[in-house]
Amino acid sequence: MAASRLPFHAPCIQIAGIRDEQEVRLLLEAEVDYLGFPFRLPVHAPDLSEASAAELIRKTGIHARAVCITYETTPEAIVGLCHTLGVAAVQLHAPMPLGALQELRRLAPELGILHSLVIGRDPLDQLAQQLQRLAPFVDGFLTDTFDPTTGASGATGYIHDWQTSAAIVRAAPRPVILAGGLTADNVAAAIAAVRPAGVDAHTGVEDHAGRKDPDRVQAFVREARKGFALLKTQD
Ligand SMILES: O=C(O)c1ccccc1NCC(=O)[C@H](O)[C@H](O)COP(=O)(O)O
Repeated sequence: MAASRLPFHAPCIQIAGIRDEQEVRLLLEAEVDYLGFPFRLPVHAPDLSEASAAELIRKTGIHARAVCITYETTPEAIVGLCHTLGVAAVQLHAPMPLGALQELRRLAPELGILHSLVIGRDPLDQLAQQLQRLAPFVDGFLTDTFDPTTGASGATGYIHDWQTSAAIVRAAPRPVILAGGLTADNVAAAIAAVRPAGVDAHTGVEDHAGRKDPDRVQAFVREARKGFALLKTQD
């Protein structure tokens, strides 16, 4: 696997959709590696304001673990948003021209760049092409689920065809994080099936009110670590 500039280490666990300091503390205590802050998305409303997120990231000292999740596509807007928030990495969910990705790297060489690949919307051969085209400009990929009923391609709460993600992991010259409908109940099986560098969850670790649930978070981390440990014994 090619060396990655991303601050991510593998295996890693990311949890997205953080609302406040209580949730940050909970995730840090559970030893979650990366915390995702979604902003400027077409489908979902933000969980908190950009200013509040910036203050939260600063106050809790999580710069190196904080990831901005966004549909922004212009390099200047992405860099501005990431600098305002004080995150170490960005997770891009909208397609960008390669020139724009290159410009993003030039403007912010220290910023880790993850790019999502949407499973269930784009056919595998198209995903494979995307993977190879994007790889020189990004540090990693995240496979996520498309929900045709809402048009959402993130935070859907649905799993996708793990065989497709497994094929992407095998073909990818960069680390791949698996997302989409992961919970404590399925994450170990997902890791065994896909063999990703990391896993990501949002809705599967929340309660009915959309708050991070301590028991679900802890169980998710425990099961994910078990899944990764098992993979290691098979290497
Ligand atoms: O997290 C969001 O709100 C979000 C919204 C739109 C696009 C992507 C988004 N997040 C990306 C993630 O990394 C989520 O954690 C991922 O989609 C998994 O979500 P879930 O299926 O709810 O576990």
